Amino acid sequence: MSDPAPVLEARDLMCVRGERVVFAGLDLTLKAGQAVLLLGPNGSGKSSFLRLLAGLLRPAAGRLTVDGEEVFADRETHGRKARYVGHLDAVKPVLSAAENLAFWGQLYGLSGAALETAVADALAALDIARLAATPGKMLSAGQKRRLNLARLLLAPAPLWLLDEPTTALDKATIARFEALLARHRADGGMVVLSTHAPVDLPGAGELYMDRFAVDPGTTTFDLHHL
Ligand SMILES: Nc1ncnc2c1ncn2[C@@H]1O[C@H](COP(=O)(O)OP(=O)(O)OP(=O)(O)O)[C@@H](O)[C@H]1O
Repeated sequence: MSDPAPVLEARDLMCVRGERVVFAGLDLTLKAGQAVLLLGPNGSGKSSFLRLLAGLLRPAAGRLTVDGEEVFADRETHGRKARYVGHLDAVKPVLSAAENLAFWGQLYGLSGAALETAVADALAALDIARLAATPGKMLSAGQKRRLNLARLLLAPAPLWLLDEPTTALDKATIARFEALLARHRADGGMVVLSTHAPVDLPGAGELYMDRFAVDPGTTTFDLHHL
């Protein structure tokens, strides 16, 4: 069988936040079924890189493509390929757990019976079916996290972008989530995951973000004048 083509490609990527260069010269290639762990100390740019990959931040320089298409050029198309779960839980407090998921499912293009089934299946997969009618404001930290991760399962998308996804999860749920990651990859999906805690992602690459750090004193102005 021939080697699968790269799906996600980052070339010589630079990220600027405020006036500061967070990282530069970052290269990454990911193919179907592959995963990469983003590692590095606080502030090294893991969340920033995930936001670039999600199309929420524009690269200051370099090229970032999925299936050969620039991530930032057509964010609607990119939105169908990527699911981003940030480290802050996006749970609407007055909506129930099921209504929260239905809200996201509609954004992913689901409706009617397909939406209902997808919501029920996603709640069950994260073992929170019994919380379907509970308002978001009454969920614990770990329950909110489970609800956010359930979003990944509503409608298939090849690229999962996960910012510290296991924070607040109990041991059994971490194991359940690791099994979902394995299934996603077995189906040809890709995972980019930032973490400070061990996560079982067999064969995953490791990207140490601090290797691409630029001296904190360096501004974009300085770089333009090198
Ligand atoms: N909204 C923002 N505006 C300006 N600078 C920001 C913003 N968010 C983050 N930064 C800066 O970008 C740099 C990288 O932050 P980022 O959150 O990507 O790091 P991280 O590796 O995810 O950190 P942590 O391990 O603490 O989650 C930091 O220096 C931070 O101060």
